[in-house]
Amino acid sequence: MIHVDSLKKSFGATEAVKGISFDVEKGEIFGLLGPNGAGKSTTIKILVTLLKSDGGDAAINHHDVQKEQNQVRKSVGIIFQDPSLDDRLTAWENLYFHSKLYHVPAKEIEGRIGASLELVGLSERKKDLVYTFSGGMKRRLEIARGIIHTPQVLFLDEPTIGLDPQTRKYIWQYLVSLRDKQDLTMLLTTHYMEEAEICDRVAIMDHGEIIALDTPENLKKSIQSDIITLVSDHQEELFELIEEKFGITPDRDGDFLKVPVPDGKTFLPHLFEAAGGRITSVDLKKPSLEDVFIKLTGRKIREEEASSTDRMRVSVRRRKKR
Ligand SMILES: Nc1ncnc2c1ncn2[C@@H]1O[C@H](COP(=O)(O)OP(=O)(O)OP(=O)(O)O)[C@@H](O)[C@H]1O
Repeated sequence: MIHVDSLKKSFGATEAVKGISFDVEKGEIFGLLGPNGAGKSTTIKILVTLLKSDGGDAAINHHDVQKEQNQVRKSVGIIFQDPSLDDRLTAWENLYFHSKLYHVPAKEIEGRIGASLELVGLSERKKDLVYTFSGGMKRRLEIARGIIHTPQVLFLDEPTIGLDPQTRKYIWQYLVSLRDKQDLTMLLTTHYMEEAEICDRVAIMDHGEIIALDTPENLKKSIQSDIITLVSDHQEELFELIEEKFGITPDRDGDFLKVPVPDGKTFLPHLFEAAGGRITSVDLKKPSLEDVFIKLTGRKIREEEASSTDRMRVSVRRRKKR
């Protein structure tokens, strides 16, 4: 449904997208994960025809994004990073207006509005003005609007940015059920790890490049390091034993010994056999996608920076609401 080949885009001297390539299958939820400025939004904007690329090819549902813009626009739904609803219209009116813009046949409009409001759990609020909605409800309405013209591919740029964790979870339930019920293909950008975990496949982007692309499971497996954290009253003895018997040098971290191993589950029985009596407590941590990013780039995805952007966006939303 999505084909991207050597796609490039620069803004002056800034190379925002440096020749990326990937394909997305029908019904797949595909994530672009990366820090601020990685080039995720620029990629989406090119794919939905809002920006022209400088080179490479891209097609949605076999339609070239540069040459067949109208076909592409009919095939896609977009949930933008920043809010784009009309606050002074009701939920129903927002959806009606969008249906008209997308030439939904008049006799189908009523039915489609009803079905999409039902899908995002907003049927009861259809007559309410949007400015009375919570942030999570607005996002759900944006999702309903994004699918009302029955697109085949839904693009979501940071779909849950600035929302609390509970609301993020609900939004995700709606999105996954949408995919299951309508076989929709979705491409989303995110810098939230747990959101990337829900995707079928994830492309990790950094400085305009895709530095890894696979299922979340395989990406985590690829770094080959579960972390076993041990507490012991005989820390030094245990340290030496692990070095000698297993050839692994644990990291000392205060009262803890951290032992990186390819597969914690198979390693632990051997460790207990060798040193059981000396271990007071044990914790096994699987690597996260953040660990994968750190391993590939030596940096964190910069959560701090991202969350300050979140706060800024939320305050802009609040100002717009007034
Ligand atoms: N219209 C523009 N003019 C100039 N530079 C731009 C423009 N849009 C994006 N850029 C630059 O291109 C780079 C990639 O930006 P982009 O918005 O695609 O990143 P992103 O990964 O989506 O980050 P975020 O999560 O913050 O939206 C950044 O360096 C950004 O400053």
